[in-house]
Amino acid sequence: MDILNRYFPDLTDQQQRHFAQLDTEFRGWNERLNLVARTDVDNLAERHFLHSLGIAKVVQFPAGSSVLDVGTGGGLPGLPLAILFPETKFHLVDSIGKKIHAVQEMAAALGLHNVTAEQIRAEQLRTKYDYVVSRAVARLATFHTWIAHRYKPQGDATSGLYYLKGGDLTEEIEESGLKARLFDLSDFYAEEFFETKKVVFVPVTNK
Ligand SMILES: C[S@@+](CC[C@H](N)C(=O)[O-])C[C@H]1O[C@@H](n2cnc3c(N)ncnc32)[C@H](O)[C@@H]1O
Repeated sequence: MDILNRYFPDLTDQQQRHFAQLDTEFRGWNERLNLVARTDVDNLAERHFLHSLGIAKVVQFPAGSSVLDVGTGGGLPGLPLAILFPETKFHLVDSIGKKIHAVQEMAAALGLHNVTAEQIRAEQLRTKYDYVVSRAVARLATFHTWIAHRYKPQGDATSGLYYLKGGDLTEEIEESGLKARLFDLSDFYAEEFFETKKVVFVPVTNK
């Protein structure tokens, strides 16, 4: 967990406890469900928790705001972000029920009162949110059609989609026709893993 403290030095005792608990819980569920590649589990804090928190290097979710995590799988990036922003409401969705069950159990074990998790396809959601986050779900063009109408009308300049992606995204962004801003995680994190990793920000107002 040292790596989390290094990049997020202001974590409270409770947040540090939550990350340690999440580490234990996640490993347990991963044995059963393969939530992330087995080979990655040794680097859970770096490749999954710190990666998820990359979004917090580019946006601060205000208290009382609401965030949708689409295709959350085993709760990434939603659970680490919910620990970091305890005053923000997170709704984590995935089409696969057993993953959502694991997320519900993990959130309950940690006592995260700002997390709800639901088995539902993104296309079927009707609620509105201030922000959408995601990692590794679908190409931007497809993904954006699922969530384009999921935003509350009163958003500000920071409202929109924060999508964790890797590699060369030029073609993918061009294909989507969206105005996107890219943030390099290597500007924040020194580890080699983050060399090609980015946060793609697509603002709500995208005309
Ligand atoms: C590669 S996994 C990524 C999981 C997690 N975000 C992570 O980074 O570890 C993609 C997830 O997206 C979910 N998914 C794909 N299409 C979806 C849709 N239309 N609605 C909801 N979930 C979807 C899948 O069930 C799967 O759990």
